[in-house]
Amino acid sequence: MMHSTVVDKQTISSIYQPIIATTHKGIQGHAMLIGGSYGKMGSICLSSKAAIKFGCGLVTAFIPKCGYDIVQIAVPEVMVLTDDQDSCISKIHFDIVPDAIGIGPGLGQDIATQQGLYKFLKYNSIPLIIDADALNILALHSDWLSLLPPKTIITPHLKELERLIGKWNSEAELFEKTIAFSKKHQLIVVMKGAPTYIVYGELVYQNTTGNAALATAGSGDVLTGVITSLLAQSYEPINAALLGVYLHGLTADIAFPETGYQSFIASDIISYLGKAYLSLSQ
Ligand SMILES: NC(=O)C1=CN([C@@H]2O[C@H](COP(=O)(O)OP(=O)(O)OC[C@H]3O[C@@H](n4cnc5c(N)ncnc54)[C@H](O)[C@@H]3O)[C@@H](O)[C@H]2O)[C@@H](O)CC1
Ligand SMILES: Nc1ncnc2c1ncn2[C@@H]1O[C@H](COP(=O)(O)OP(=O)(O)O)[C@@H](O)[C@H]1O
Ligand SMILES: [Mg+2]
Repeated sequence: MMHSTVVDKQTISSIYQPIIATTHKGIQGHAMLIGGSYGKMGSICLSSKAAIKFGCGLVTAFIPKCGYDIVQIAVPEVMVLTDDQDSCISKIHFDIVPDAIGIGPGLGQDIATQQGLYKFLKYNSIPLIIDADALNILALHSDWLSLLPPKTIITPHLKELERLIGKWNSEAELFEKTIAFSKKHQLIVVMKGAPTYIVYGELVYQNTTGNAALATAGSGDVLTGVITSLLAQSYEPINAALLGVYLHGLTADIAFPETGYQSFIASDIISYLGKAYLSLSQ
């Protein structure tokens, strides 16, 4: 039987750092979200809105040109940089220095995007969260995993995880393979599901929040924004993953009496983030 540490309110209270009264946006952390493609700009709107709603001072979205108006109108608090290409990302170049980068939501897997991701990973040393199509691209080119900085956080759902580690025949084998993968590449693996587990080498944490209301498009995209925001706010990567997953799930638990399971959508996670934060001090 695999041993896991339960992540409950007590654990989270020891991780959570309240905001200091004299802070300002220049020291609250700058998160960058990279992703989006034609037809999937909603994902990056959700990620970047979640990042700003989760407390970092500045958020920049790096997207293909076709998403410029969409993101600027949907989330005016977020700054936007665009790729040279119109419908997908091809060259990830920027001259700002964010504190954390989340990459993958809605990114697509175009050949130009794959090449752009490779060049980005080769030169990047900023703390990273990798999700969705960026994970799918890494599954196609597993040798690129060596380019990830230690303690990079990856957030696969089980299908994405299978693409990375191969199939498993039992839950025990799933954890065995995920632990080995985490150790080999020095990654923090957020195994998204019901419940979500966070694996960091031999350490396995089991989240205790969340419910079936989260089984809705874009809820993982929001989680990427949440964890990127916490990483930009200087949380240790493992703490950013634990706190982010906990509060993300807690939104669905708090919302449940008002929304039920079916009418809860990814934007509601963002709407309830404030109540989730406040519940930590109650
Ligand atoms: N509004 C938007 O723009 C949205 C964009 N999205 C983007 O769309 C792209 C494709 O993502 P998808 O995740 O849909 O595609 P994937 O092909 O990666 O995953 C879908 C497959 O995985 C399976 N799956 C999902 N969760 C699972 C779980 N917990 N256990 C077992 N199997 C599971 C599904 O049954 C399906 O077969 C990503 O770039 C994503 O960020 C999605 O997040 C949806 C919303
Ligand atoms: N039945 C469920 N119970 C608890 N959490 C769930 C459930 N279904 C999905 N989730 C959570 O919702 C999120 C889904 O992420 P993901 O599949 O990447 O969505 P998307 O790609 O559409 O944004 C994960 O955080 C996952 O743990
Ligand atoms: Mg996803």
